[in-house]
Amino acid sequence: MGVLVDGEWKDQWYDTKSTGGRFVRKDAAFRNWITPDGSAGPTGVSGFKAEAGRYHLFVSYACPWAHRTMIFRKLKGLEDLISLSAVQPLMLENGWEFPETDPLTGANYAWQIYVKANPGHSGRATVPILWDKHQNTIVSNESSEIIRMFNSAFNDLTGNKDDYYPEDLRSSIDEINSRVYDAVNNGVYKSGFATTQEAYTEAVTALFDMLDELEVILSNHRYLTGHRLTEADWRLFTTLIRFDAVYVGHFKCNIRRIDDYPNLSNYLRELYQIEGIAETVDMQTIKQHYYGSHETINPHRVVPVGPVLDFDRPHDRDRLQAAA
Ligand SMILES: N[C@@H](CCC(=O)N[C@@H](CS)C(=O)NCC(=O)O)C(=O)O
Repeated sequence: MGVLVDGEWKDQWYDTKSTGGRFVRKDAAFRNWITPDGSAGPTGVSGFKAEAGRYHLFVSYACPWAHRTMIFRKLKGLEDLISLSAVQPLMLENGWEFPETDPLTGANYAWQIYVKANPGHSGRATVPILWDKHQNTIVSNESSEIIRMFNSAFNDLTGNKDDYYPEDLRSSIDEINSRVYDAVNNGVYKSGFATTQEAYTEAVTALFDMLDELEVILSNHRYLTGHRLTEADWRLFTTLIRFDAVYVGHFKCNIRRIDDYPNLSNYLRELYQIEGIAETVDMQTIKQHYYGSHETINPHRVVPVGPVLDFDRPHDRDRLQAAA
């Protein structure tokens, strides 16, 4: 794993020394938006009009952030409009690596795409990356914004008007998102990458306090914000699906398993069983990536065989009201 410094790749692990053993995630650097007419979005510059065949998504099947964007590409019927390719499961000294030279950018490693977009770039070379084939640049490398674009920017081209960020629920979605991001999505990383007991305990405690709270919410709400399935649910889903297989063991998030929570585990299965979603989940790659890439946590890179998980088992969520 490494980082770009003024366009040069340096192989280095996260620095937690200056933050008391705490893992602190850096903000994404490319923050432009695809819009129906190419006008500027909430951040970044204009010039990224929604067009079929123009954009490409680079993902890792292991990555929960990239996973969100794959889910939205699927749910919004964008598979024929936005092409996709995946990196190899392991992220080692060269960072994310392509199985063969990427035909669009000529890159063998994800960091080379960042340098192509900005020759002097400094920062981590993360996935997802949303690439513009016309301007040969990165539109965005921030998953929370990519899913918002996918939710609406291409509606006129696809005719798919499904809305996972409906106007009337925006404030509750934003509120739950920020708490779930901090304690759960990023919380598992803060727990796993902590290098002091104090930092770990703080993160794992906040994580399970939040999961306990979500369990209560889901006891009488079908979805996080009520009876409509929204972006907030999909953002939680990509962490939950990895939890028992990876975060419990590898990241020491082991106070309870998701399987021990009746509501969270049934909710997880309901989401998994929605059409098209199972195809976005590659558990073998997920396990191989985490256990195989983080040498400081698992030096021998041995991947555990279990646990046995069956997300196709029936769920009981029909007992709660869902929007038509
Ligand atoms: N804020 C970004 C975070 C993406 C991210 O951290 N992706 C991880 C993979 S799960 C990555 O590529 N890490 C490489 C690194 O940190 O060097 C987003 O949500 O899109």
